[in-house]
Amino acid sequence: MRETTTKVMAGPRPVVCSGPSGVGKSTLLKKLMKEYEGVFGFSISHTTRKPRPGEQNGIDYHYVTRDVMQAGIDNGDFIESAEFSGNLYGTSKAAVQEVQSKNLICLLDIDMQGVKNIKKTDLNPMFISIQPPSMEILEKRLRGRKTESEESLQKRLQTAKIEMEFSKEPGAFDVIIINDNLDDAYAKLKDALKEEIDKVKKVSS
Ligand SMILES: Nc1ncnc2c1ncn2[C@@H]1O[C@H](COP(=O)(O)OP(=O)(O)OP(=O)(O)O)[C@@H](O)[C@H]1O
Ligand SMILES: Nc1nc2c(ncn2[C@@H]2O[C@H](COP(=O)(O)O)[C@@H](O)[C@H]2O)c(=O)[nH]1
Repeated sequence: MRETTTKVMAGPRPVVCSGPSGVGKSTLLKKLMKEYEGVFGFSISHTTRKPRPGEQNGIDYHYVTRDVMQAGIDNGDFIESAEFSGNLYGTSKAAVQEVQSKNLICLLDIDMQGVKNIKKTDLNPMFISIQPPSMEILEKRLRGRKTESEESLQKRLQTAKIEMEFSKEPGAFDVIIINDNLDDAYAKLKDALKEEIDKVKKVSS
């Protein structure tokens, strides 16, 4: 495998959002991008999982086959990649560079393995953990989303327990936000990012 260092571009500090599947990461990040158009840009990951109804190729993810994705990984095209619940996911160097070239704050929505691997790179993002109020509520949200088979749901809940343990490790995350009431969690997220948001707004005004 080729080395996976990224060319760091000068500009706003990227933000990594992680947390158990179903906790509400996409919901929060979509709100952020809607309110702050021209400030944030989403790093569009690659995945081998099939698109869900309503998801669009090149917007939610780049949907690829395992062969294509593995070839990209072997070629050193990815900053990080991970197997999650039976599928491959990964952040390409191009996805991050695409956002950074526009001087936007690059938002990454990645799992715990991605967090660990990004820490080994020179990307230097802020790490934010989004957490559920309880495992019962997490399960309710994941079931309510109606996107997972029972098998996938159980796998995701098992992984969630490991992710919650990891988040307790000292220094794993810079900020921890409990997503209980959505508006409160969103306000906390905005507060954590205020400094970076103000910097980008100042440059672009
Ligand atoms: N604070 C909240 N209260 C109630 N429901 C919520 C809250 N936040 C998100 N949800 C709902 O929970 C479900 C899961 O949210 P979402 O898809 O954003 O999770 P996710 O963390 O991005 O999951 P994944 O990692 O699997 O992509 C969605 O149906 C969403 O509408
Ligand atoms: N390590 C990475 N994890 C990623 C990436 N893109 C998404 N994810 C994580 O996968 C799970 C499942 O996502 P879903 O869309 O199938 O529900 C979730 O925890 C995401 O954060 C990535 O590029 N690298």
